[in-house]
Amino acid sequence: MAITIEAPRLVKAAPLLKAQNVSKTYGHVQAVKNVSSEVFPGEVLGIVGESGSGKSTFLRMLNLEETPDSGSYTLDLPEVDGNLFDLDRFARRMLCAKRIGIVYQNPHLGLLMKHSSSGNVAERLLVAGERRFSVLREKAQEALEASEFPVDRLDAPPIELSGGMQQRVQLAKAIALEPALLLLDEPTTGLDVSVQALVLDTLKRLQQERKITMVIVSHDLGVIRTLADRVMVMRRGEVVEAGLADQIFQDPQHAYTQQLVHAKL
Ligand SMILES: Nc1ncnc2c1ncn2[C@@H]1O[C@H](COP(=O)(O)OP(=O)(O)OP(=O)(O)O)[C@@H](O)[C@H]1O
Repeated sequence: MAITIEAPRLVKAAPLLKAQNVSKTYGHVQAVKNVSSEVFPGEVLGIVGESGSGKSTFLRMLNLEETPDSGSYTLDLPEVDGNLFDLDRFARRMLCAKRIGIVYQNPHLGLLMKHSSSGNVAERLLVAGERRFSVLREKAQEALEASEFPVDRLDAPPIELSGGMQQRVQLAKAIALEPALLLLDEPTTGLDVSVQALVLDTLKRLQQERKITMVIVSHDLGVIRTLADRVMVMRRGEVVEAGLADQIFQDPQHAYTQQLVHAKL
């Protein structure tokens, strides 16, 4: 009897995120110059570089808060097609509310500081169209618990919380709708070192459990090393080096990356 063995198929997932030749200028400052990047589903891209290198500007464009001068950005999602930079304000807002979560370094940008913590998370669900009170409460609590926020502080407003707790509320808000893409802009910068480590642990656990696709921006190589699968190094608005995290940390090619890595060691 003849046995047929099928040749294994090479399966390569399509990138979830594709940014091509994205540029942004503010006055005379070219903040981002021709930056291209791809992020595959379940992968963490870390963007590193010194202050002013354009990391946050690029991330804000991925969050559709900022429109570039040129370039394209696509997400491989059933409900969207084409260059997302071409979407109108309403479509951008709905896409971000439903599919993209963000955690800012500054909690004032992401939270209503005087509303309850659970209310902050519920507000995101409301914007995305959920109206049932019991579902709002349940989902908000679930997201806060997953972010290791203490259940006895659900009603406390962020203004009364520590920096670490505020970041956990932002994280809960960002993951409440199980986003396709989670963007993190210096999520632990400014926190005490011990708190920073705890918040990073939570992020790592959530990423491993939920396989969330993430883009994290940090000037801190330790943070990037903890979380990222792939790394993009930016300097003066440009990508100077990109590759697998292990490769970038163990064998950096560009002089600027070498300087960053050696300064950290
Ligand atoms: N809204 C803005 N208006 C004018 N200039 C801006 C604006 N946002 C950023 N820039 C400028 O663009 C450049 C890149 O800034 P960006 O914040 O993206 O860098 P970064 O690498 O994230 O640094 P940092 O960590 O300090 O924020 C800087 O020169 C900055 O001053």
